[in-house]
Amino acid sequence: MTATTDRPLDPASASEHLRFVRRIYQMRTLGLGCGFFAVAGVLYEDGAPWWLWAILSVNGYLWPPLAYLLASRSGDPEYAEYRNLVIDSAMGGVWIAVMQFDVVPSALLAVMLSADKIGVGGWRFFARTGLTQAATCLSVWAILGFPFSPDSSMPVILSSLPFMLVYPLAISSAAYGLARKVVRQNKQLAHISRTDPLTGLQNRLHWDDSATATMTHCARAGKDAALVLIDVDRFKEINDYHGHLIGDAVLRRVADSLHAITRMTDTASRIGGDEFALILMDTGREDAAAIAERVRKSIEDARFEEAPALRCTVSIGVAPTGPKTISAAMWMRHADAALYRAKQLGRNAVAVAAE
Ligand SMILES: Nc1nc2c(ncn2[C@@H]2O[C@H](COP(=O)(O)OP(=O)(O)OP(=O)(O)O)[C@@H](O)[C@H]2O)c(=O)[nH]1
Repeated sequence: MTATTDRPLDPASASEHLRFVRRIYQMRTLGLGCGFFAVAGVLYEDGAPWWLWAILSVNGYLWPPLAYLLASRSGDPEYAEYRNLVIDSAMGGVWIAVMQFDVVPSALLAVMLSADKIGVGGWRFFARTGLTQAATCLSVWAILGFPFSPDSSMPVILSSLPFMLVYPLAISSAAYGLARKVVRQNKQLAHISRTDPLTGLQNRLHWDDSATATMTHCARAGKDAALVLIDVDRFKEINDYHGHLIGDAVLRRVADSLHAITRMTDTASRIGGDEFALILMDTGREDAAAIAERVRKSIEDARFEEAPALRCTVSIGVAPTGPKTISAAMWMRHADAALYRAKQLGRNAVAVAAE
C-alpha cells in the first residue's frame, strides 16, 4: 500500500490508479450486492428493525458508487481506495456481530473479505484489514451484549448461495485477467529490451545471443552462414555537417535496406552507433559477398528528401563460417578485419575475410 502524497500524480500513474479504482468498484458492486442477501437472510429470520435494513441497503447498494466517487475524485485515488477497502472490512465485522456469528454467512463474509484484501494488498494489508474487522466485530458484539447464535438455517444457507458462488468466480476471473496482463507486458518488455528504438532492428544485446546461437547451429548441422559487418563511412562528418536528425535518417535508411535485402531467416542488428551486422543463414562466401554488394549499392544510391545533396556510403566486411572459425568472438574478429580492409581500400567497398 502506498502512502498519500501532496504531489500531483503524473498522467500515466493517475490513469493506472483510476483503472485500479474502477476494478475495485466492479468487484465491490458484485461482492456487496451478493453479500446483501447473505446478511438479509439472517436479518429476516431475526425480525431485524427497519434501521438495520436501511444500513444494510446503504452498505450493499449505495456504498459501492459512493466509494467509487470518493476514490476517483481524490488527489490520490489509490490511497483513497485502500481506505475504502478498510471500511469494507470494518463493515464486514459489524455484520458478523449483528448476525450473532451465524456460521455460514459469517464465515463467507470473513473469507471473501480476506481473499480480496490479499489479492489487492498482500498479507500485510490483509493483517491490517483483518484487525479492523475484528475490532469492529468485537465492539458491536459488546454493544449488543455478546449474543451468540452460530447455527445456520436452510433459508439462510440458500440466501448465502449467490455470494458463495458468484464472488469467488469473480475474484478468480480478475486474477486471471491480471495474470494475462503480466504475461503480455513481459512479452512487450522482452521485445523492447532487444530492439533498437531508432531503427527497429535487434540491438547489440540480442545480437550477441544470435551470433553464438548461429555458430552453434552451423557447427552441429554442418551448415554455412556468413557474418556481414556494415559501417557508415564518415558518419561523424554527416552528423557534423547535416545535423543529428539527418544522421538518424541515414541510420534508418541503412536499416530499411537491410530489411529489404535480407530474407526472413537472416538476422539484421544495429550493434553500435553507425555499425550494423547481418547474419546470413545457409549462405556461402560468394553469395554473401553478392548480398553485401547489393547493400553497398543500395546505400550509395540512396537519396534524402531533407538533404538532397547528401550522398552516403558504407564499408562492409564479410566473414563466412569455416573450419577455423570456432567461436562467435572469432567470427566477429574475422568480419572486423575484413571491414577494416574495406575502409583501407578507400571506403564504399566490400571485403571478404581470408579463408
Ligand atoms: N545521428 C546519430 N549519430 C550517432 C548515433 N550513434 C552514434 N552516432 C555518431 O556516430 C559517429 C560515429 O563516428 P565514427 O565512429 O568516428 O566513425 P565515422 O565518422 O563513420 O568514420 P569511419 O567509420 O572511419 O568512416 C559519432 O560521431 C557518433 O556521435 C545515433 O544514434 N544517431
